[in-house]
Amino acid sequence: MFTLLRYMFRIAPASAAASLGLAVTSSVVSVLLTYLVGQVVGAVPGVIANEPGALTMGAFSVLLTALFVAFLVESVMPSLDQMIGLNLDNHVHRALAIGITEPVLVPRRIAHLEDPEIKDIQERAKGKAGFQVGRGIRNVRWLLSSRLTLLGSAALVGQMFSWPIAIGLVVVTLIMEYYRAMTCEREIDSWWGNTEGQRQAEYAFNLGMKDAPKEIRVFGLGQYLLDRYVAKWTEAFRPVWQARRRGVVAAIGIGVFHLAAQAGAILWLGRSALAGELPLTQVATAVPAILAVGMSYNGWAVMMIRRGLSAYQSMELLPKIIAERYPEPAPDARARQNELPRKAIRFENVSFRYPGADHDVLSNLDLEIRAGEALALVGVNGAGKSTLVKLLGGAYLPTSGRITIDGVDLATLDLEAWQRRVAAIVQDFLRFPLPATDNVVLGAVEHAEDLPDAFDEAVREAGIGEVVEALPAKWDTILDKTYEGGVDLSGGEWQRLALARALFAVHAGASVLVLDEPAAALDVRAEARLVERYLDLTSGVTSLIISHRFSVVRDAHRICVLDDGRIVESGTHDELLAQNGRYATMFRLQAERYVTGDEELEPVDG
Ligand SMILES: Nc1ncnc2c1ncn2[C@@H]1O[C@H](COP(=O)(O)OP(=O)(O)OP(=O)(O)O)[C@@H](O)[C@H]1O
Repeated sequence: MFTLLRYMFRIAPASAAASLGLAVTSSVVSVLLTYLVGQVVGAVPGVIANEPGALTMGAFSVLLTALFVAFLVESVMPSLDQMIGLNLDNHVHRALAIGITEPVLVPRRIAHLEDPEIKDIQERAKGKAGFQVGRGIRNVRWLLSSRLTLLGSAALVGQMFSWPIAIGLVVVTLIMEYYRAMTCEREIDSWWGNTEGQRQAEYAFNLGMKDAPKEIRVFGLGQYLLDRYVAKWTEAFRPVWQARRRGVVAAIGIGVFHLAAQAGAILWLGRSALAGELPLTQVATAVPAILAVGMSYNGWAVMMIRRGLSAYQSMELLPKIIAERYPEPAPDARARQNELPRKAIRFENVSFRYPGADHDVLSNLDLEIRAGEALALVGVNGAGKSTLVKLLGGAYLPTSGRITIDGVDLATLDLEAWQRRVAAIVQDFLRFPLPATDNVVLGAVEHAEDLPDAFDEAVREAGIGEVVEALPAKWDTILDKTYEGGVDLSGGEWQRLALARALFAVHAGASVLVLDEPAAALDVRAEARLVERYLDLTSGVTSLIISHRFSVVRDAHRICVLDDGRIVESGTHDELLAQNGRYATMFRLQAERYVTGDEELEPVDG
């Protein structure tokens, strides 16, 4: 409770203080009500009989009024609680969204995103099925209020009747709450043990609902996914439900024990009263006080707090484990990054193996990309071309060797600043469900408003202007059909928009342009246009283009062939054809498929 309370004060001090104040007030009022009921009942016979020493009618009226006011205050408590609770919920919602996503988004590298344990911790931090931080927090004020009412009411029992019985009742209640927390612990263990299953269930759900609606229908996978979702979900939650069932049985047992303790206390009180050992006022105060002690048992809140705490602990762990496993070296302050690269980007003896993989994708690779050069990279599927791009963008650190930018190790650069220097179309480029304009300006979001010329230039170069101008709301059209007035684009149109985004980034100051399969979805005309303009587009920047289409790469200043984890050939198109090595073989193989009838291939020397 105190851990979550501290968190509440950190994220929303005013709401937390109000919530705390309300919890204290409500328990004080509740204890006061019990006390006043006892005083009123105890005073009635004396007032009626007008006994000497008894309360006067006036004093009795004051007592009654106080009881009435306390009752009124207690009645407005739930509404106040709701108001403060809603306000607190808003803060909590916001803080949790940040707490769960920021640690994952902030690192400039991405290896942590593929770490199953980190995925699990994030999933637990998000919480579901009652294991959320927010639900725990909502119960903090109720548990706090119950605890204070318990202590206050027990003090009344002690004062009016018997301290040993009061202490006994408190101990029984606390033992019961402790036991409830223990049964909850088993649930949490089962919940944690099955996080991966829950993720798999979620994956099936997302696939069916949003990620792949077309393929799901074409392959008739709807029912399969639904069954899989239900099966995975049930499998993941079965142990939790079992633990929960055991918890409920235990709760019933505990309830009976608790009731017996209270009944015993009341019987004892009755016996003392009948024996004339206790005056009426004390009996009339102690009976509701004993009942209030009983009602202060709040096993539910204990359980929800314990569950919420488990999610909170995961949230706290998330940034720590990411920082511990994937440390980001402190940047080298000497590097003047806004000018890089002025000389060259160099891969020096670079090897790379994906975390958890059993073989190197790149091994002892050496490659120099001179500043201002348009370099092309070719190689078969799985050769490691995109991996090389990821290393260049700093998404992963090389397993060994180093990448230098003008001689400075990339690992020591301010990665955020370096990544701003790099503009890219990656193979799985993003399709933002946002207006068309945003899909371009997000290439350099800090210049979204202030570079209209760069925007026009990028749009013109990417050849996407006409397409967007024909949309219902032109550049304001949302590119997602699930929004009102939204539309979808074709694969090639999306690709041209992604090219415009990368070019906008270049015009906004990026100096390295990476085009990973920029023509994969383009039609013949659009591809020809790209090829024609390729050297223009890349003039003034250092560029790396990857494509399986040789027409796209042949004009590059230099072409490198990646095979077996290293660069095996390097030269211009003509030089490589003359070498008659891998490049020439691949080129001829592709060219042959386009030659018809009596057309001849260019002769290749050697
Ligand atoms: N995130 C990853 N984790 C583990 N292995 C990966 C990951 N991404 C790629 N690989 C593996 O690395 C190898 C190289 O992949 P990469 O995507 O770099 O190849 P590529 O040359 O770009 O291929 P393609 O021409 O098909 O795009 C492949 O064997 C692939 O299975």
